[in-house]
Amino acid sequence: MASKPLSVVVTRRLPEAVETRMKELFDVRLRDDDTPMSRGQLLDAMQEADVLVPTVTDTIDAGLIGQAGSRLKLIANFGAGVDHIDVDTARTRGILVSNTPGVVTEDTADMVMSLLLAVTRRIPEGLATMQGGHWSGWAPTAFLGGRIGGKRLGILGMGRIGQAVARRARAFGMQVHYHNRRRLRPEAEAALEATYWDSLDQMLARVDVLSVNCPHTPATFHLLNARRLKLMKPSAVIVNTSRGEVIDENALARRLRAGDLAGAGLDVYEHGTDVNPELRDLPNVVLLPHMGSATREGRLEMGEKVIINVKTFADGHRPPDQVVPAML
Ligand SMILES: NC(=O)C1=CN([C@@H]2O[C@H](COP(=O)(O)OP(=O)(O)OC[C@H]3O[C@@H](n4cnc5c(N)ncnc54)[C@H](O)[C@@H]3O)[C@@H](O)[C@H]2O)C=CC1
Ligand SMILES: O=C(O)C(=O)CO
Repeated sequence: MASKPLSVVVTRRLPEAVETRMKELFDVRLRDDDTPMSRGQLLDAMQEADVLVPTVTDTIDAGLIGQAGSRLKLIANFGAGVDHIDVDTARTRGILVSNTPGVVTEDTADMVMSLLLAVTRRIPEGLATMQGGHWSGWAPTAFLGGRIGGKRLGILGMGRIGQAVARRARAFGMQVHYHNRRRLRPEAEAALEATYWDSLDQMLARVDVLSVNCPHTPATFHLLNARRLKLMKPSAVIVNTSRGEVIDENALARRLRAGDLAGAGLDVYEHGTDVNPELRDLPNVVLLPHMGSATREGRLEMGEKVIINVKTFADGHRPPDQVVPAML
């Protein structure tokens, strides 16, 4: 006799092809509208489902996990970052957590380079000039930005995305420096022609551009605080596509406004959509609405990964992308 399909609740709309495949495989409840679930809706979902498929817009904290139904056995996140899920508490309740690493890597690294170029080459200012009909023609001293070739890029968090950024930066002629929880193996470091800094503080003082690519964890919250931001050169630029909480956003805004940093390209913010208004008004700051991994191809691959994680679990095995607290 065929076993009962798993009951799966998905918190946001996913690409149509992903939702269709989920309907074929699972007893799935999908959303009609595409707003984040309220806490009450999340709680209902966690009380009725075997598997929850949340995204970064759902905060699955200890309080919610503590009230989850005994059926809930897997939180299969649609996304790589899991800082919105209390993985430790889930583990103590016997609930597995999985994510979608790897398929977001190249697209997010492309966005790092887009932000880096947008800030250093003043692309938004050029665009605004053209869109406003203000262009009066080429001039030798107009729209001068900074050359990135030959400059030092510091990568904070040399994991999948950090290494993909390093490969791109080498192709642009940048010198790659990095700080990571663990040093890369010598072969990997040599292949990327990357210089390791055990001391984040020392690396910060030397780089021209910093790309933030570590996850948000208790250890990385405000890793870039006011003290560390002060170590950076006034000519330096920061690009953040990881999570806003890694940078003290108010301290960053203060330094940018004072001209103590040359610019910033941000895809993520400390308080979600509640972006520090000062950042919006600065001409040397490029802000994007968390779109680092937003490609049609990537979203389909993220959906495939979620399906593989849930299906593998349904077949009685551990999901291939299981996240355990020791990884964080
Ligand atoms: N903007 C966007 O759309 C996207 C953002 N992300 C964010 O990017 C983050 C990184 O993703 P991946 O590269 O796939 O993760 P990963 O796990 O492959 O790499 C993270 C790296 O950071 C290092 N790290 C962790 N804690 C550290 C610390 N305290 N100090 C220094 N290094 C530390 C790890 O050792 C690892 O090498 C995700 O956690 C997520 O928050 C991911 C995908 C898309
Ligand atoms: O995967 C993630 O962590 C994101 O931020 C969105 O792709």
